[in-house]
Amino acid sequence: MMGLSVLTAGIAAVFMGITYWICWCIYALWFHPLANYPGPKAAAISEIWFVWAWTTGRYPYILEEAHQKYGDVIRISPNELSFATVQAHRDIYSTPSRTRLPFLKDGIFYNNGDVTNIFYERDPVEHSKMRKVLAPGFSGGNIKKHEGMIHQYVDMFVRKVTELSVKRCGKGIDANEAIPWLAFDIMGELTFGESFDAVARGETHMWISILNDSAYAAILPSFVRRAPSIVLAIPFMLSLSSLRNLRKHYAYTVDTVRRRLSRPPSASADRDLFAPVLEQGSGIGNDEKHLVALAQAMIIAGADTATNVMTTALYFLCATPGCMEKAAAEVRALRYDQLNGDELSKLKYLNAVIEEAMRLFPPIAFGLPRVSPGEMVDGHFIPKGVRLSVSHWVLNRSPQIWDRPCEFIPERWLKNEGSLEKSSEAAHFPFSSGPRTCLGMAQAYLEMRITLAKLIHACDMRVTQDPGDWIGAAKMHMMWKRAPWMVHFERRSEDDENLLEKY
Ligand code: HEM
Repeated sequence: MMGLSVLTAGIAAVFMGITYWICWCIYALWFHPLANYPGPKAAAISEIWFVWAWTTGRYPYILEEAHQKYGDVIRISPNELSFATVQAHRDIYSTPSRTRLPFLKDGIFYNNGDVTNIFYERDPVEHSKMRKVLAPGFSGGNIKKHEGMIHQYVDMFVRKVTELSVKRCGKGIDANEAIPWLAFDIMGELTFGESFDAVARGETHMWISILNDSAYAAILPSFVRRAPSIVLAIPFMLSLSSLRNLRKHYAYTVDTVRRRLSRPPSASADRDLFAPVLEQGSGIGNDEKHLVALAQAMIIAGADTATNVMTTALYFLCATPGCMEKAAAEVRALRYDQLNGDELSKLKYLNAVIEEAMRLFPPIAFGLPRVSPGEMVDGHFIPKGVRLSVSHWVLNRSPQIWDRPCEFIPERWLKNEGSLEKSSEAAHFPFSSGPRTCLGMAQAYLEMRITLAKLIHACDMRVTQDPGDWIGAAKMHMMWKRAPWMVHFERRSEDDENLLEKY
């Protein structure tokens, strides 16, 4: 009797579950406020489509295909829209005005528990306090002070890659692996006041090699916040070694932050970004756990992004000899010791190459999610609480905005020289815009210009293995993971003296 009633209750529960699910699907597809927006049906009824797309590592490409199929405004989860227009970017991310409410960061994605920081903080007042504290570290004056350190690392890098290329007897070195040595060493100096010594050693530091795993693990809680039942799938999404790496990563960051805290303030005051936080940071979280989270986020935000742009730029320059010739002619018209921030900011072609690399392969290739306050976006009224975003990947590859969007054409950025693009640079937002615009933009440009210019000046580069469809094969789980790309860096003799002088 007892058994029968348990069975009946079970059947009733399953029946109710199925009924609920059917009712929900009917509501989501025909009566939900977003019901009229096109998109994959699976995305309209559950979060599974979105999570699936991310876990494949192909989210940018899948989203691009979905936009091609369904249009500029598509539904990518039951309560979420993706836009692919410049006006939508302006409407969502620009500074709010007296007549327009702000689109705040979304709490599903930007959520680090009780350890908030400038990246995660959603409250505009708290965020603004944090930004004020950090901003002096990114000021023009402070960036100038970092320039000498950047030159030291770049010179060391040029020496290292050319030496390693000789040792490898023309087989080349994996530029995908080498460029992060430089970017992470620089960000280590800026953030912790100490480098990872990856360039000096010519090998990837443990912290960098497990970063991809760590970043992927960090995104998983946001999937669970989307749909709590996804917690059941987490063991299949995350290997034990990834978990161990996450712990190792955290432990190393803690140790490094402790070393930084134990140093007297004057030792690194002009060099690292922690200095202002430690001096004035009370109220924005300058206890150890906040500093660890900030350091981790800052290094990833600063190093992984710049790595991507520099690697992409070099990849396309090597793949397009005509472009490499133009870049080399411009850079080599200066002496090696003239390749400083001020001079490089004036080099039109070099800067066009950087813009084009950021356009074609944006380091942050997913839409940064915001929540609608109940406002118009590109002519659509978006109800309060709807999540929405514009993906730079999709926007930058839109044929409605760019001529020949999938081709590397730095010339499109050269005004008065046959500019090719239809809608001008007003369509380009690599550093986002508005109140959450990148704080490290000037720092990033400085580092990217110096690195690219010095490499191009000092080396002839030769790709030693066919990289295949290098762009198409890249995977993104928060950060990009790309296939090896083997390059031989041949030192041009006239630069030897200048380079060696530095040491
Ligand atoms: C090519 C290089 C870079 C690109 C493309 C880039 C892009 C971005 C983007 C799109 C955002 C907005 C993120 C969001 O809304 O969630 C951002 C924020 C930020 N970036 Fe960068 N970034 C780069 C380099 C750097 C560097 C070198 C640093 C530090 C030295 C840095 C520090 C920051 C900070 C602190 C924020 C948070 C700003 C805020 O919310 O107020 N970035 N970056």
